[in-house]
Parts: sequence; C-alpha cells; structure tokens
Amino acid sequence: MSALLTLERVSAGYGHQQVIRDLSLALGEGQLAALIGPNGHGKTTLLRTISGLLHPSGGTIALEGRRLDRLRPDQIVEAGIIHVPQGDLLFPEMTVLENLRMGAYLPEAAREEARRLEEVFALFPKLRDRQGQLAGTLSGGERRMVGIGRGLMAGGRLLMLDEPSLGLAPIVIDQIYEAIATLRASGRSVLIVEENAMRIAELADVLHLLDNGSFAWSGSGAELLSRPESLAAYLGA
Ligand SMILES: Nc1ncnc2c1ncn2[C@@H]1O[C@H](COP(=O)(O)OP(=O)(O)OP(=O)(O)O)[C@@H](O)[C@H]1O
Repeated sequence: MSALLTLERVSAGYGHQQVIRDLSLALGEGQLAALIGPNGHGKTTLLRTISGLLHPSGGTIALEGRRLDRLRPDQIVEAGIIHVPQGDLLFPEMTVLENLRMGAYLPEAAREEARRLEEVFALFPKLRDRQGQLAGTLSGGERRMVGIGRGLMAGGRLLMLDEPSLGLAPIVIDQIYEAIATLRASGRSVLIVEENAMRIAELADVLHLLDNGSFAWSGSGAELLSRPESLAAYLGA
C-alpha cells in the first residue's frame, strides 16, 4: 500500500487544551478510512488539523511525502485535501449550481468544471433537477448532497467528510451512503468521520476509534463486524 496521507505523532488542540495526542495513521491511495468514537473525543479536531484550520502542536502531516502541517488552509486545498465540514456551510442565497461552482475555484478545477458537474449530477440526480433552486430552501438531505458535491467539484486527492449522515432521516442517510459507496468503488480516497460505527464498518477499509484524543483501536470493517462486542464499551452498542 502506498500511503497517500501520513500522520506521525500529531498533537493539536485549542489554546492550552490538548485535544488529540500523538496520533499516527497512514491512509492508502483509494482507501476509505473512518474515524469513529464517542462525541467530543477529537474527530472533528483531527480533520481540522489535517486541513490546516488548526496547526498541530507536535508531529507531522504529509500528503504523498509532502509536509502539510505548516501550510495555510488554501494551500492545503491546492495540495489536494478537500474538507466537507459538518453543517454544510452553503451560501443560502445562491442557487445549487452556483454553490457547486464555488467548489471549482482553482484553475485546474475550473478547467474540469463541466465534467465534474456531470459526475456530481450522476451521483446525486436530484441536484440536476434542483440546480436553479436557492440553497437556503433545500431539505437537509439535499443540502448535504450539495456540500459533498461542492467538495467533489474541487477535485483533490483526498476527500474528508465530517459526519455526512448527521441529523438526516434514515432513507436520506441511505442515499448519502450509496453515493459514498459509489465514490469508494471509483477509487477515491476518503477519510470520513462517522458516529455510527456499524454502518461505516460495511464500507470502510480501515477504522480508527478515537477515545480521549488517542486511537484506542484500529482495524478493518470486517474485524469490527465480526467482533462488535470488543468495542461495545466505546460505541455504546
Ligand atoms: N473552537 C474550539 N475551542 C475550544 N475547544 C474546542 C473547540 N472546538 C472543539 N473543542 C473541544 O475539543 C474537544 C473535541 O471536540 P471535537 O469536535 O473534535 O470532537 P468530535 O469527536 O468531533 O465530536 P463531535 O462528533 O461532537 O463533533 C471537545 O472537548 C470540544 O469541546
């Protein structure tokens, strides 16, 4: 496995509060890796650190061997890491199409815009029908689709999704997960934060359980599905 993203002994937090401690992980090209674990244990903080919104207080982060941990967030996007945050952060007064196009602002992405737009519409056919609708009037599920679609418009090497199923109805979660399965099958590298470990276990190549800022367990989805009782204390199963 050639590592796409490598973290070595990364620590980060807010002010004097250290949230993640000495975390190491390697994500292979084309892999889907999941960060699981209880609320408030640092999953979002880890994504924010990788995308440069927080600077690590220690350790190194590299994409294909290139150090990222002192770069600005815009430089990290340019390097190929796309972060779809919790809460979608769409522009409510702009249409679906305008929001999607905002993702393709870098020169390489702008050249690819028409092709990528077709990919997004193939993944979320509903968005094709709603491309002229204002984002502020969309349902929660449609907003989530636009958020992920905008990330895909940027291209990149690694897509990071922070709890894409949060707050959605089960049927809509199924649609979002179907899209994630399609992305995985197409060979995209994905790092996803998911509260529902059992759901993501079916899709993930590897899962990392974050407990109090450290990895308490890492393993494959098949391992978790065959022995869920081993992690029951963490996952509330
Ligand atoms: N901007 C911030 N300033 C100070 N502390 C923060 C900030 N953001 C998060 N924290 C704290 O960092 C810790 C980890 O939060 P984080 O959001 O990374 O957890 P999480 O595992 O992603 O949980 P959730 O799924 O609820 O987002 C929590 O104690 C939280 O209160």
